[in-house]
Amino acid sequence: SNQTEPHLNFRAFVEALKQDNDLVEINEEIDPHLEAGAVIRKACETDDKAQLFNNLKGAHPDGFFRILGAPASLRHDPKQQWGRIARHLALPPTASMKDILDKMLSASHAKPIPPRIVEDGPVKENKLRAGDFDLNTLPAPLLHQADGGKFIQTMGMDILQSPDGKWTNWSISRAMVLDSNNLVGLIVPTQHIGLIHKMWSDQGKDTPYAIAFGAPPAAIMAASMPIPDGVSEAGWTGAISGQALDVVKCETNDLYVPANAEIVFEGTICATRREPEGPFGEMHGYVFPGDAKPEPVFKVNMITYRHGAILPVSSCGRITDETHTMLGALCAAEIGQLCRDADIPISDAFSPFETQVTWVVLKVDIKKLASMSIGPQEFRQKVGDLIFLHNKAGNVIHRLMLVGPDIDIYNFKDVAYAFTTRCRPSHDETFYEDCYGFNLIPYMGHGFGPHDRGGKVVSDALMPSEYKGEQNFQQASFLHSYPPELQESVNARWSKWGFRD
Ligand SMILES: Cc1cc2c3c(c1C)C(C)(C)C[C@@H](O)N3c1c(nc(O)[nH]c1=O)N2C[C@H](O)[C@H](O)[C@H](O)COP(=O)(O)O
Ligand SMILES: [K+]
Ligand SMILES: [Mn+2]
Repeated sequence: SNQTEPHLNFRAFVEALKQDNDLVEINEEIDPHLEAGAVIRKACETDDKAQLFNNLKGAHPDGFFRILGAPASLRHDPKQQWGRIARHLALPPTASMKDILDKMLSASHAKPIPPRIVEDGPVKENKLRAGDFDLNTLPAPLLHQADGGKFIQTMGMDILQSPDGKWTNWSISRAMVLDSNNLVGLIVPTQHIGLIHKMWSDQGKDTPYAIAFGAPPAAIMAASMPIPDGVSEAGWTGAISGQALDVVKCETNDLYVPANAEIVFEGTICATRREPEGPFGEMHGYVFPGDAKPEPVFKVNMITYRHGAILPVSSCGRITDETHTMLGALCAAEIGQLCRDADIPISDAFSPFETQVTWVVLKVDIKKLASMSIGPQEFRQKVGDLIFLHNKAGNVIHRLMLVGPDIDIYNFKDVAYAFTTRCRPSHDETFYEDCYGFNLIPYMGHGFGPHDRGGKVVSDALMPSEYKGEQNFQQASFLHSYPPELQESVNARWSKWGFRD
C-alpha cells in the first residue's frame, strides 16, 4: 500500500498546503537560472506562501521536474506561524514550535518502528539508467547568483548505510551538479554522512548512497535532526508517526528508499575523487564568491521518479527558511534533550532565528537548579562541556544562553531583554577556544581567528536569586506587574475604549 497521509506522503503534503491556502501555483514559465531562487528567497524573507513551479524552463517533455519552494518555512498568519512545519508531523496548523519539537523528541526514548519493505511504489513509475540522462539538461536551480553551481540537492534525503548494514542514516547535505553524471557535495567529517563515508573509504570502497527528493515530510524532519550516532532515522520516523514507513529497494544497490518519494538518485560517493564544491548561499545569510573547496564526487547511476515529479528546494540565506526552522530548531531540541539526559534541568530549548541559528537559548528549571546547590561558574561549565565538547549536536552552535522561567524563548524580544540586562559580559560567561568550531559561520571560516576551532561561549542570564530557585525581581511589564484579575478586566474593556484589538 502506499501511505497517503500528508506527513507520510510528499504529494499529499503539497495537496494539504493547497487546502490550507498556503501554496502559490505558478504555471507561467519560470527560469531555474536564478528566477525560481529569487521567488523562493523573497517568499522566505516575507513569510509568504510555499511556491509550486509547474512550468520550469528546460523541464523534460514529460514535465520532469517541477519545484516546490520553501517546504518548511513560516506562515504569515501569527496564529499558524509554524503551520507548514506542523503539517510534516500531522500536528494541527496552530501547533506551537514547542509542540513540534516535543513531537520530534517523543521518539528519544520510544521503541523505534523500522520501515516496512514493499515491492513497488510511485517512485518507480519512471526509470532513467546511466546513459538515459544528462544532469546538465535537468532544470536544476541556480539559487544565488554567486553560487558555484546548480544546487539540485537542498531538501533531498541522503541515505547511507554502514558497511556492516547495522546503521542506515538519513540526513540532508547539500550537493550541486558537477557534470552529466556526477554531483559534488559538502561532506562534513563529523556529520553522520561523513562518518559512514569514511567507513567505506577506509576499506578502499566507494560509498553506496541514494538521495530521496520529496521524501515523506516526517522523514525529512528526522533527516534534519542530529539524533544519536548509530540510530537509524527510519525507526525514529516510525516512532513519531506511529507506523512503519513503506520503503522499496533501489535498482542499483541494496539501499531502501521511501516508496512514494518524488525522485530518487542512486549512486556511489567516490572514495577518493574530489572536485571544487560551492560556494553556496548558506544558512547564516552569506555567500563568498569564488570560495569553492574540494569535496567528494557523487556518481549518479540511476534516476527514478514518479509522474509529475516535484523537487523540493530550500533557497536558504537570510531568515527564515528550512535551515532555521528545521536545522536550527531540531538541533536546539536535541541539545535540550541531551541536557535533561545528563540531569541538567533544561525545560525547553530553541535557536532564535534572529541569531541565524548560531545561538541556542536554554530555559532552566530554577527550582531543580536550586536543589543542585551549584554555582554559576560550575553550572556554565557543566552545560558547555556537555554540549560543546561531548556532542555533535552542539557543533553548529556558538552561544548557549541560560534563562529563567519568565522568558519566552520563542520570542527574541524576551531573549534580548534577558541577555542585555541579566548577563554581565565576561563575568557571567564561560568561553571555549579548544572545541569544534563551525566554519560556515562567517566570523569563523572567513574571520580573523582559527577557522575550525573555538569561538564558543556559555552566557548565563540567570540572576543570583535564581540559583536559589527564586526571582527577587519582577518585570516592569503589563504581564508581570499587575494582578491577573486587573489584567483581565483591562483586556476585557480594551477595544471598547477604542484601543486596537
Ligand atoms: C534542513 C537542512 C539541513 C542542512 C542543510 C540544508 C537544509 C535545508 C541545506 C539547505 C542543504 C543547506 C546545508 O547547509 N545543509 C547541510 C546540513 N548539514 C551538513 O552536514 N551539510 C549541509 O550541506 N544540514 C544540517 C543537517 O541535515 C543536520 O545537521 C542533520 O542532523 C544531519 O544528520 P545526521 O548527520 O545527524 O544524521
Ligand atoms: K539526521
Ligand atoms: Mn544520524
